[in-house]
Amino acid sequence: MTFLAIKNISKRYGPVHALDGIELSVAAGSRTAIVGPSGSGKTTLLRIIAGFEIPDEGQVMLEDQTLADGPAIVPAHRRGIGIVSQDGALFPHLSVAENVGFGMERGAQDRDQRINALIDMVELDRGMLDRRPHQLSGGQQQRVALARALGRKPRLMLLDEPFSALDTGLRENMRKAVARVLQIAGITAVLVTHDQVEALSFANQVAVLRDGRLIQAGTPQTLYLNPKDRETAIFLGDAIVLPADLGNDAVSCVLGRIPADTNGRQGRADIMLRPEQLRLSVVADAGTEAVCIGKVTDIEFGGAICTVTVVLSNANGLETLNIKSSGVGLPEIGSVVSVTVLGKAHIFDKLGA
Ligand SMILES: Nc1ncnc2c1ncn2[C@@H]1O[C@H](COP(=O)(O)OP(=O)(O)OP(=O)(O)O)[C@@H](O)[C@H]1O
Repeated sequence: MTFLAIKNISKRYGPVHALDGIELSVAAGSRTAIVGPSGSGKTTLLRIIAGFEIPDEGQVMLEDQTLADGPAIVPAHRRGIGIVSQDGALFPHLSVAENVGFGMERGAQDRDQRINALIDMVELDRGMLDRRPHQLSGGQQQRVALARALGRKPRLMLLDEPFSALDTGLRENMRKAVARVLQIAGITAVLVTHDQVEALSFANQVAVLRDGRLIQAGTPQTLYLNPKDRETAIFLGDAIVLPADLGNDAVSCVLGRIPADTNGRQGRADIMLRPEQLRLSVVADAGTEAVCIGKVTDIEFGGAICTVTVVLSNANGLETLNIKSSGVGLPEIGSVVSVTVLGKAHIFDKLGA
């Protein structure tokens, strides 16, 4: 069921078309991540949903309420929308308890109880309630910001790069914690992030913006394995893009014949494989019949995931492949390997330039 509907939203700043006819549906209780290159319009879209920015055209609907219809808008403070931003924006002169209770009725009998419940929910120690924000770590501050936003019982939570100031390990922890808290509270959320991995792991739906347009929206799996175009493929992760001939439920390319959903298409097109779809095995006899043989020219050791560079012997002008491999049993530089492909190739609509 659609909870938040963005309908044909456009916004210009002078000559800049920041958003151009954006259509997006967000299901109740779901988490949507908006990603895209810098300047693609992510923040503008989030600010229009929040009510901090006025669209030129289009509607924002939350449940059955129209929040914006072109320039006619419901003001931000009457939307029932919570926001957690990059810096948490806590009040520095207030304690953790006062920050979390901000916006709650002062004399409310259950105020302390509610503050405690929120602190527990975001897994902070109640011993921190009297501290000031500067006495907390970055991750703890973000938990307080989340608790404060939840305390207002928002209908929708907007997350504006809330994890970007945190270091990698903490960021992953916070991402999981926030997803869990939102799930438990049953709150629909929209996240803006620069981090593709974060978007793919946090959200049920990922929306890709480019130049103010919505390029594709779908589940993380759909976008990762079936991106609409080459730019989206590369934006969401490492990709191997190759020209191929389309056949019956398969494509033929420099890596041999690979299963693919051709859906009756014929001719040539670009295909995409993710590097983790390729498997290497060392070939004892270089004269072997294996379809795809190459030589290892470089190895970048990365622990659990290493990158092995293979130059193919049967390539027509191609092809250096960077293949992801586990750190266990890596081939040696100079060894001859065969390359096999797991799963299906994804076919793009057009042959690239
Ligand atoms: N207040 C403004 N005045 C003029 N131009 C603006 C304004 N806000 C945004 N823009 C322009 O609109 C476009 C979209 O900006 P926006 O901040 O939404 O992009 P973004 O995807 O969030 O970028 P980033 O990832 O760098 O934060 C950009 O070209 C930006 O320069």
